[in-house]
Amino acid sequence: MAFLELTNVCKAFGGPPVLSNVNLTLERGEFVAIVGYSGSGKTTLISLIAGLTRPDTGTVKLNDLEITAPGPDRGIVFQNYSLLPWLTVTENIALAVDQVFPNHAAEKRRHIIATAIATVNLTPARDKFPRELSGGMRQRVSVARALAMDPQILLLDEPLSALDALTRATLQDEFERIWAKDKKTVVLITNDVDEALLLADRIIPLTPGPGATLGPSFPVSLDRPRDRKALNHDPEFKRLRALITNELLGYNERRKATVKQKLILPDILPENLDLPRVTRRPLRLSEIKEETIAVASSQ
Ligand SMILES: Nc1ncnc2c1ncn2[C@@H]1O[C@H](COP(=O)(O)OP(=O)(O)OP(=O)(O)O)[C@@H](O)[C@H]1O
Repeated sequence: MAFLELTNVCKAFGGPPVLSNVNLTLERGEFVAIVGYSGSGKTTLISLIAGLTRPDTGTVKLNDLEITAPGPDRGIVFQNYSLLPWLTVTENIALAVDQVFPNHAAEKRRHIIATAIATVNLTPARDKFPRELSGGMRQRVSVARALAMDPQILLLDEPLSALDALTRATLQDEFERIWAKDKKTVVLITNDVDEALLLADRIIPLTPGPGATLGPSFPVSLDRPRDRKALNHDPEFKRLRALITNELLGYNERRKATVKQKLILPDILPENLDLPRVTRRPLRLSEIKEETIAVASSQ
């Protein structure tokens, strides 16, 4: 039995389907990255796993139980931090911990919060407000909040895409370290193939929408911990990067090739460019009505 299982999942929002027949199985402890173009349906997919939205058809199961609503067994980190600005780092995390572990003694809850903050190297900033933190630090708070709930699975929805390249690289290394320590099951959504190769055990491309679905899995057997500098010269890294990038580019080519509708533009040629242009005074409303009636009655 798979730990996380999506079976024939389809989802639309009143228009053409965003996702069609998505099938995915994940083992416990696996780190899977889903890569895809912007707007292909990646957030929709993670929202279905988070229980924030329900599939139209098909099922999403965690530990063989159907996911019907959000729950503390799934920790989510979004791109936009989603911290409460009037609470400090500690208070933001405490809010989640108090909700998930209401029966824990206060001392135990304080320990959970302090450990989560230390895990993301934010102890010196624990009493700061979000506005006093950099983007990277805010995202660390979101990660600490998700980790503090001790979820069974971490859902990371493009958590680093709003950050500059250097901060992004630092946080990627932190994700790798945190994952190596806890071996949590992780689904990472990203549009960065290099990031996926640095972090994941398996990479799955999402085809472009409408009707996006998951492509073939690419297992990543690169040794851990992965050193980004060394990886750039690793033949297996280069092979996988080329393979996955080509798969994604191929989707785009096929999508272009399937646009069949050809627009026929009106073929209008002027009869005489030397004639003076006749411009007409704009009609008044009463005149428009009169013209409309005259045209209708003449037909
Ligand atoms: N609640 C909603 N109501 C209507 N349409 C939606 C809703 N959520 C998503 N969509 C549509 O579904 C499609 C996929 O959106 P989604 O946010 O899942 O893509 P994405 O791959 O995460 O994009 P990005 O990488 O730009 O964040 C888009 O066309 C979007 O407009």
